[in-house]
Amino acid sequence: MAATRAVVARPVTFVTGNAKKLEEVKAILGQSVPFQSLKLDLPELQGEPEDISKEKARLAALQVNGPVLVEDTCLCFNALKGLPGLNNLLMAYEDKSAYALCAFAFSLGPDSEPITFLGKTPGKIVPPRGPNDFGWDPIFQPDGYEQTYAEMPKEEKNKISHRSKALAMVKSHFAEAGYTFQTDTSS
Ligand SMILES: O=c1[nH]c(=O)c2ncn([C@@H]3O[C@H](COP(=O)(O)OP(=O)(O)OP(=O)(O)O)[C@@H](O)[C@H]3O)c2[nH]1
Ligand SMILES: [Mg+2]
Repeated sequence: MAATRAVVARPVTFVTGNAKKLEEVKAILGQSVPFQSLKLDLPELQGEPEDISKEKARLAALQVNGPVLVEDTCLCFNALKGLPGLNNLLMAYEDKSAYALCAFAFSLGPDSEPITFLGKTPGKIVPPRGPNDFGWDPIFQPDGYEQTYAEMPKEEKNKISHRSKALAMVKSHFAEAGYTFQTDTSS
């Protein structure tokens, strides 16, 4: 069956205040999902990453007045029942297992309900190893790897990360929906 092609007359805007995220999203999506980016610090409510990212998408869609993609990410500790946490707090627990969780939310515009895409990579919290240029990358060692996220070459992290898993679903969704986004806003 041929997919219905939805033509959306505005480009997608990835809204984030975090330059490192943007760098990874660009590297992972490549040309598969054309987008522009906007640096905005959106207010974040407390709650589950999925709900936080939905709310961020609503706020972003209102500001941009068009299709937006946002994400909310956390490092969640199993000893704290999935609570995102302070590493020092985890010192007191035997269980150092954790997972990196990424929730993307996509909204077609201010009148659309955002849809979410979750990616999760299990691992454990270790004493910091590797470059210190992105958040908690030095203390997160994914299961099945001897290196922390920070020690891995970028391409390796981008193959297995919470972010790449969520973005794989974003890509499939865009392919299935058959969106054709206008990329030229000059007209
Ligand atoms: O080591 C890391 N590896 C990652 O892959 C990663 N992704 C996010 N973070 C950090 O987690 C916190 C909450 O993130 P967050 O989703 O609220 O983002 P943010 O507030 O920085 O930007 P945004 O909300 O404007 O997009 C922030 O301190 C981010 O730096 C990461 N740290
Ligand atoms: Mg934030």
